[in-house]
Parts: sequence; structure tokens; C-alpha cells
Amino acid sequence: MDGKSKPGVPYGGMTDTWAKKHRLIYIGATRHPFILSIRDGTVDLSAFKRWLGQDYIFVRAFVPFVASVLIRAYKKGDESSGDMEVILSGLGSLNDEIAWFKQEASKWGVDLSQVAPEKPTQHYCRFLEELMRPEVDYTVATAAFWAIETVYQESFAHCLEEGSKTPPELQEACQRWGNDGFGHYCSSLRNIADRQLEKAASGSEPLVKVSEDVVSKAEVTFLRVLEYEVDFWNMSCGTAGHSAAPKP
Ligand SMILES: Cc1ncc(CN)c(N)n1
Repeated sequence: MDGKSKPGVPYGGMTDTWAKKHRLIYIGATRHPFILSIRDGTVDLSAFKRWLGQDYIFVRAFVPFVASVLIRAYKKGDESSGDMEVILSGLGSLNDEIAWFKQEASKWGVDLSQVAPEKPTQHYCRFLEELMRPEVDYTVATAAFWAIETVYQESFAHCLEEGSKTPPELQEACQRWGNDGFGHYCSSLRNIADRQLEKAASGSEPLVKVSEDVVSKAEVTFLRVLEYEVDFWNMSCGTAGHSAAPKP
């Protein structure tokens, strides 16, 4: 999703509305200069290696977050929704992703045991921990989950589009998140988030206030994900003065 409806794919859930409403930051996260440099073949390989080491740390922290969403899906007890199956498949891919990072790191001569988390990585991982707290609503957690995966899907898919000059040695990395299967997985996550948001938005009295709070908390969480993603790309580029401060 790019905040616009795709040809032949009419879509109009809450997540789509947010992507359009917050288009500038959405584009900032999904068309970041780091991604554009991969796509046009000018990427600085030391930036790619920095990204690789930092993202390995992020992905390890992302696993317990996804597991926490799985537990919440189970506790909701709505077996017919199919949420658990989607989330479980995501956990399976993260297992492959971790193995891929290790393999890729050895290919590029990055010693993962020596990589220390930089500030933006620390802050993003702390944010994931906050989202694991029991008081965080399933709706908010699924919106964050969808946004985190979708930023990568849209970013790396852009590097594989026709006309891109992505260096051959980086194509596998782009395929990992830019492939159609990952795109379908992100659509399933979007459907889960949208269904939850819709339920919350149409919440019946007297829970109306609580439901409205959940929807606005989910939107704020979506924006925070985009900001953390931009900070993460900035750090990868080595952009001086990236805004790495923890968000309020
Ligand atoms: C920072 C970040 N954001 C998202 C993804 C996709 N799982 C990732 N690997 N790293």
C-alpha cells in the first residue's frame, strides 16, 4: 500500500485512510534516501553493513513482540478469525529471517557478536517492549505489527520494480521483504488491523469512549512506527543528527 488505491484493488480501510492522511511521513519511511540509494545502485556498502548489523538486533527483539501479539490473538478466543494462523506464519518467517541475517553477515564480513545497538535501535526495541505490556490493546498491537512489516515490504519492493538498478549482491535482501508472498502476508496483517479498528470505531454504548481511545491510540502508534523507521534508516545511512530521541 502506498496511500493510494492500486489499480483494480479498491481499498478503503482505516489503515489506508491513515496512510493517505499522513502521506508525507509515510513516504518518508517507505521511500527513504537509503532505500532510494539501493534502488539506484549508489548505496554505500558500509551503510548497508551497518543496517544489517542493527537490523539483526531489531529482528531478535521483534520476535517476542510478535509472540506477544500471538498470545493476545489466542486469548481473544476467536478461532474463526484466522488471526493466529497469520501471526504464526509471521513467526516462522522470522525464524528464517534470523538465519538469513547470520548468513548474510558472514558473507559481508560483519561479526554480529560485536555489533552494539545504536541509539535508534535501542529506542525502537524499547518501543516494542512497551507494546508488549498487557494493558496495550490487541487493536493497537496489530496496527503496529502491520505498519512495521509494511514499511519494509513497500521499501524493498520499490528496489525490485522495473527500472531499478539494485546491485545484484543486494537483490536477495530486497527479495526477502519485497516478494509477493510477503506482500500478501502484509495484506493479511492489514486486514486483521482494519477489522479490529472497525470493531473499535463502531463500538456500542457505553464503551464508545473506550473504543475511540483505542482507535486514536492505534493511529498515534502507527505514526510512531513511521518515525522510528525513518530514524532507523537515517542511522543506517549514517545521517548526522538523526532524531533518535525516545518518543513521548
Ligand atoms: C527496522 C525494521 N522494521 C521492519 C522490519 C521487518 N520485519 C525489520 N526487519 N526491521
